[in-house]
Amino acid sequence: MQSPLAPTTALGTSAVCADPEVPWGRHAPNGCPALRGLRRRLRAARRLLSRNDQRRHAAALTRVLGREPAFRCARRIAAFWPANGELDPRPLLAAAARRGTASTFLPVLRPGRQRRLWFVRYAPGDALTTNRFGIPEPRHGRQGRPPAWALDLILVPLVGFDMDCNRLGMGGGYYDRTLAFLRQRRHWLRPRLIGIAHECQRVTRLVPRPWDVPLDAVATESRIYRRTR
Ligand SMILES: Nc1nc2c(c(=O)[nH]1)N(C=O)[C@@H](CNc1ccc(C(=O)N[C@@H](CCC(=O)O)C(=O)O)cc1)CN2
Ligand SMILES: Nc1ncnc2c1ncn2[C@@H]1O[C@H](COP(=O)(O)OP(=O)(O)OP(=O)(O)O)[C@@H](O)[C@H]1O
Repeated sequence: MQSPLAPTTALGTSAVCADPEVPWGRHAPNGCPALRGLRRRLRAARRLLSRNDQRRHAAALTRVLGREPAFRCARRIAAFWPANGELDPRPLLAAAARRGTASTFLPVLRPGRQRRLWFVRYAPGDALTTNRFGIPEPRHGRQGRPPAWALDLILVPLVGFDMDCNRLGMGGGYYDRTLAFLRQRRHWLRPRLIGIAHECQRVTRLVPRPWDVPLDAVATESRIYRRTR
């Protein structure tokens, strides 16, 4: 029997982020109240961080991930425009752009109902428009839109994570659908997938669901968690 969240001992999580005991068997349907509640609490927790905390965390993330070979060697890096208290990866993107050897990309919702993403070229200062969730995204044409497999590194937004790098997202399935091709492969070198989150988004345990594409690592303001299995 699997449950999406193991019963919690609140190991290492702050009280505001502690996950609840969840009684389902197998994996949880997205609409289930406990999963909705967990997403709501984790989103509220990151929104409670002050501007100063946000700035400190973004600077710390830039230091933590900035020395990581997966970041330093990447030539095509996708990140995201932060929303709802997400940890801001833009200073990191700016550092990559300054390096002169990397091009940077942001996710854009593909038109239609398929709930997939494009990664569109974006350099600091480029024009943006707002998508249907109110998140800024680059204007796009056919150019500057490489397939996801041609990226070296994707910094993935998330709502919650655990020490094994399991990810709970916004519930749209956008990243899992876009990156589903990776599940056909046993090992892959690129794109590397690194989740980005504040420490307060860590929960004791998330049980992955069949469609989840595993992250290689999660980077926070204080450390990098690496997938070991
Ligand atoms: N900054 C950032 N950009 C991102 C993501 C993200 O998580 N963070 N995404 C990650 O996939 C994609 C957008 N996915 C999203 C999925 C659901 C909702 C959302 O607000 N859902 C509402 C329900 C509203 C509705 O369905 O119309 C909700 O949860 O209340 C937002 C973004 C692409 N861009
Ligand atoms: N590869 C896929 N093919 C078809 N449906 C999928 C695929 N991946 C995910 N889904 C569906 O998308 C829905 C949302 O998935 P999930 O809750 O894992 O999203 P999420 O990772 O939290 O969202 P996001 O990537 O938008 O942050 C689920 O109902 C799931 O069945």
